[in-house]
Amino acid sequence: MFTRPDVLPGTCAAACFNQFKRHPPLIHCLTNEVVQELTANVLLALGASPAMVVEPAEAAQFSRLADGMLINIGTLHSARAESMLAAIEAANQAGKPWVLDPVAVGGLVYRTAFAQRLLMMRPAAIRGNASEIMALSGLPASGRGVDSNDDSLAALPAARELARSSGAIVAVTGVVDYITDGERDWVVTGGDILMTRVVGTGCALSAVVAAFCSLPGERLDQVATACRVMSLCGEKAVARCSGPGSFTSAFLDALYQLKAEDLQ
Ligand SMILES: Nc1ncnc2c1ncn2[C@@H]1O[C@H](COP(=O)(O)OP(=O)(O)OP(=O)(O)O)[C@@H](O)[C@H]1O
Ligand SMILES: Cc1ncsc1CCO
Ligand SMILES: [Mg+2]
Repeated sequence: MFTRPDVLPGTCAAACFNQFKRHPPLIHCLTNEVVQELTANVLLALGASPAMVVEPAEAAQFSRLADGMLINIGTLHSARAESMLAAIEAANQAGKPWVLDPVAVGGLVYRTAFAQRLLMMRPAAIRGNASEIMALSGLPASGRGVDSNDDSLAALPAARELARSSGAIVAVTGVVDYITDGERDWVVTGGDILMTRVVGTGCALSAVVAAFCSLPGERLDQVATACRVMSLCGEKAVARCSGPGSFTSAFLDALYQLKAEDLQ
C-alpha cells in the first residue's frame, strides 16, 4: 500500500545540523572529474573537510582515517573502480560509513554492473535522481545521461524497495526529495530548478549526505537533513543571483551562513 510521507520536521533538521557543526567531519571523496571542485567547496562552506585521495595504493589507507566516504561513479574507469573497491573494503573494516551516488546508472552497462556490485558492499546511504534510483532497483527508467527524466514521487516505491534490499537509507531527489529506510520516509521540499543548471549540485549533495552520515545519530534524519540543507541554501541563493554563474557563489555563501534556526 502506498503511504504519503511526512515532511522532515524543522526541529529534527536543526538538531542534526547542530551535531554536524559541533563535529565537522573529514570526508573522503572518490567522485567524478567534473564536480571535484564544487564538491570540495560545498563541504568546506559547511565547515567539513574534503579530501580526494584517488590512488589505489592510498585510497584504502585514507578511507580508514576519514570519518565518512563518498563513492560517485560519474566518470568511472577501471583504475578508479579499483580504488573504490579497496577504499570500501577498508572503510567497512574500520566501521566508517560510505555513500553511493549511482550517476547515470541504467543504460550504461559497465557502471550499472559496478553499481550493482557495490550494493552488496553495504552502503550506509544511496543518493540519486529518480531515473538512477529506479534503474538501480531494477525498474525501467528514462534517464538522459546524468540527468533524470523521471519524477521523484514515481521513484519512491523503488527507493523503498532498494532501501530494504540493500540496508541503506535511500534519497531520491528532484523537484521534491524523498528519503526512506524502506519502512519510514521523509519528504524534503524547496530548492529551485536553477540547481539543475549548474553541474554537480546532486553530486555535492551526496558528499553532504556522507558528511551527515558520519556522525552518531539517526541516519534517516541525517540524510534528510543533508537534503534540506541543500534545498534551503539553493532557495536562498536563487533569491540573490541572476543565473548559474552567480548561483554558485551565492549557494556557497548561503551554505557558509546557514544557521540551525534557519532550518527550524
Ligand atoms: N526542479 C527542481 N526544483 C527544486 N529543486 C530541485 C529541482 N531539481 C533538482 N532540485 C534539487 O537539486 C539538488 C540536486 O538534485 P538532482 O536530483 O538534480 O541531482 P542529480 O540529477 O544527481 O544532479 P547532478 O548529477 O547534476 O549532480 C537537490 O537538492 C534537489 O532537491
Ligand atoms: C556531466 C557529468 N558527466 C559525467 S559525471 C557528470 C557530473 C554530473 O553528474
Ligand atoms: Mg547525479
